[in-house]
Amino acid sequence: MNQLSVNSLYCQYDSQSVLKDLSLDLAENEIIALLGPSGCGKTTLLKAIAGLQPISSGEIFISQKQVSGENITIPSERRNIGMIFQDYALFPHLTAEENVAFGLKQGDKTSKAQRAIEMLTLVGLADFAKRYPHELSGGQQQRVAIARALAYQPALILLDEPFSNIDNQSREKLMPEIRNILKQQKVSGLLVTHNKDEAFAFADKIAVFQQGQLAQLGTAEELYYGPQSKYVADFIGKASYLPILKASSSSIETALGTIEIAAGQLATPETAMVMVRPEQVSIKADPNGAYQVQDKAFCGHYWRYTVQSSQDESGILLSYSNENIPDESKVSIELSGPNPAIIKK
Ligand SMILES: Nc1ncnc2c1ncn2[C@@H]1O[C@H](COP(=O)(O)OP(=O)(O)OP(=O)(O)O)[C@@H](O)[C@H]1O
Repeated sequence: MNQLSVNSLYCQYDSQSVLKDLSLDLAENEIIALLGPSGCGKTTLLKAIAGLQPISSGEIFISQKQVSGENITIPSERRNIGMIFQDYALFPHLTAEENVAFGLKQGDKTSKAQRAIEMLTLVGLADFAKRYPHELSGGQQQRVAIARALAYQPALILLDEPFSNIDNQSREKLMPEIRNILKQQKVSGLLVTHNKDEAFAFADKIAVFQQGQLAQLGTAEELYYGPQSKYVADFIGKASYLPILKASSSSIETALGTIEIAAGQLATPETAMVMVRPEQVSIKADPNGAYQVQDKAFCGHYWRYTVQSSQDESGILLSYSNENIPDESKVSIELSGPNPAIIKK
């Protein structure tokens, strides 16, 4: 069952279209990251779902109930959603416990306080209940915000760049913790981010945005090894591209040899090319090799190489290797790992 369905949504500011025919489903207990460059419409979608942004057309359903559509606009406070922002948005004059208890509608003062402590315990802050926001670190304030959002058992939690004000070290610890809490509480989540590492670590699936439209939706691995466009390939990681020299219904020829393809896969040399990730390109020092090391960098547990074909000036490939191969060495290349992706030019 879908916890959220967005159907053919359009949004605009003045006359500028920001979301165009956008559809997205979020299953129960699922976390999806909305990933894309600045200004592509991620926050606008989050606001439209929250009821904070008027829509031009389309429909939004939360827990199977229509909340936006033609002549339907359920107010934000009746959508049963929790929102987490990058600036925590806690009340500065209330303690952590009072912040969490603030939005609870049901129960007397004692039961609200009990619920607040229960939620603070869940996020590991029971001992900080009496502290004010300015007495907490950024990561702790964000945990309080999560406790507050979860306290009223929302159907869905919307997270707008919640980790961007938190230092790298704390973020790496906080992200899996918050993810585990959402999973444990069985709450679905939508995370807005422009950081692909955050999307990979936090979400079950990633929706890559391109100018108000969904370019591709899939798991991190699907998007990494099977992007459908150069835009998605480049946004998700480093890549090299090879022209298709010849194509048949079952294979294609590239400068690196023959690649088998599945029936029906787009593979015409005029409209498609092959994408490979650096770890799919294995290089080996070889005096008779057809490529030469052009540039290299030590990256800790591997070396990153740029190698160039001696026959074709545009034949440039990126490769990761554990071997330290001297500058300007000739190298031979082999493709390894998952089948390379065939994408539209
Ligand atoms: N209140 C507004 N009035 C007019 N235009 C707006 C308004 N809010 C956003 N926009 C425009 O809508 C587009 C999408 O903005 P949005 O905030 O949704 O992008 P985003 O992908 O979340 O970007 P970021 O990652 O920078 O937050 C941008 O071109 C932005 O300038």
